Amino acid sequence: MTENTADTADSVDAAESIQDMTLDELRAEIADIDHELVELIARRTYVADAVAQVKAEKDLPTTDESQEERVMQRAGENADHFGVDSNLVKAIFRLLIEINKAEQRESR
Ligand SMILES: O=C(O)C(=O)C[C@]1(C(=O)O)C=C[C@@H](O)C=C1
Repeated sequence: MTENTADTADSVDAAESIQDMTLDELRAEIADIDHELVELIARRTYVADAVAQVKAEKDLPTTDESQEERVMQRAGENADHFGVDSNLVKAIFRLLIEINKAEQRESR
């Protein structure tokens, strides 16, 4: 069992294995995960707003390419660790960074 599968199984009701769930139950599980994902995106954006304020005070530019490279590198490593496609996960992180940059540009 990959770590990915193990983690997914851990997150559902411990008494019920994922293989025993109905289509509706599986979709409800996906809906819960989607809710958490959007909450995490909101949290990431909130923290990035604070980062933007610090950068503005220090007269630093909004974009920090070396930090973006570190974020992308970490995303790829985490994807490999959890057994998901690293290029697709990196594409998601590219979008997350773009959300922050758009937000940071607006607040300047
Ligand atoms: O770390 C920063 O300086 C941020 O503003 C956050 C962030 C990111 O979303 O990870 C966004 C824009 C920067 O170019 C680099 C990274």
